[in-house]
Amino acid sequence: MTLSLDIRLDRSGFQLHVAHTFPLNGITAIMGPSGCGKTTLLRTIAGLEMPDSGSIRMGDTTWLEDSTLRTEPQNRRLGYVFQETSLFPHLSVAANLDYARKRAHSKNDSISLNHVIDWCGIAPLLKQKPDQLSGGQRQRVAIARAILSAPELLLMDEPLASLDRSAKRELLPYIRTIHRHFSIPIIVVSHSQDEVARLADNTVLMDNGRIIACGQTTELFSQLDNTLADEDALAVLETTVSGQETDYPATHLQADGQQITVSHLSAPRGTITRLLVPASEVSIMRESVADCSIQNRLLTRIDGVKPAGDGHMLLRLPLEQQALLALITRQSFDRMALKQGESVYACFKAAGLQVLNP
Ligand SMILES: Nc1ncnc2c1ncn2[C@@H]1O[C@H](COP(=O)(O)OP(=O)(O)OP(=O)(O)O)[C@@H](O)[C@H]1O
Repeated sequence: MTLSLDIRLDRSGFQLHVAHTFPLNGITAIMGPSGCGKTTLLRTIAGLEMPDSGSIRMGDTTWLEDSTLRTEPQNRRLGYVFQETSLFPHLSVAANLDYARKRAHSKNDSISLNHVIDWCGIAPLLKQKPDQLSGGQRQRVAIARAILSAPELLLMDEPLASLDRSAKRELLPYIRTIHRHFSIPIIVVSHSQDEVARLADNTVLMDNGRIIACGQTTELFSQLDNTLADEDALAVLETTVSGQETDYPATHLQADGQQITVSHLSAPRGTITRLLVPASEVSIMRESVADCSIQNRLLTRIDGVKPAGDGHMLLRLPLEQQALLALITRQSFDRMALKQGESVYACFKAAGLQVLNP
């Protein structure tokens, strides 16, 4: 299934011009700076904004064809989760969920009321009204409600933006696993690099009303020719748990045939997990020095170099399929006389990594 758009929308001072096919498998993130048009694009998909011209096709179904055809938002089989939840304030959580269930777009056997309530952990909240819930609880109810409407696609606009750090951490795994549990693809808008790195299978980068890059998140985050390649750059690696240290609380992961040691992760051998490696945590060595506290030393080569911010260089360091990034000072780069193409070791401490729980 794909969602194809070719739309133009003109407003005073802002034009949205997007021709793109979204692969509707897993989670696709739309990222970009404030005002670039992320929300407008999402609202256009939902039918809440009317483009001046263009077409939108969901699989074989046409939702929009210039001025000749327009499917109303309620007939687009979409679920929507906003930054601030739009739960009915006068209804209890149970009644909010019931409302969505009765208006479900289709029958989906994996979506039963009790399963969704259990999975979202909201059973103790059913009698409460939305204003009696914390921000994180409200978003979990909003997600449950959106799932119960059995949409073909779930649209999320900054679903974590109004939450504090701990509520964000709590909600992220729910969003990440909706697709796996309920087979509902998601398009999520976010301006946070960290969130997108944790959530998205595919990422679309926007700027000034246009899509400027797109691809698999693991690939896009490790390229130097897009707007993510700056001082905050981070590599996203898909890894497999390959073993546990016997004497220490540490876990071994394999990435493209190389071993990475991380703090203990409670997951059996063979589990696939995502690892975030900030470029600022990665150092470069020519020789692998054994007598050193840095655990991870991966043999690689420099296949791209880009100045980043004030006095830094960003280096791309391929493994096999995937790549790391290293942010080092220009002074170090010059002192070591590093050259594109040369073999080096990428070194990083286990403590600087973020491993996503599978
Ligand atoms: N109702 C409106 N009328 C006119 N212009 C609008 C309206 N809503 C948004 N805009 C403009 O459209 C542009 C895109 O806004 P949009 O909210 O889609 O951006 P965004 O990327 O989602 O931004 P943010 O991350 O800050 O939410 C901006 O220049 C904004 O000022």
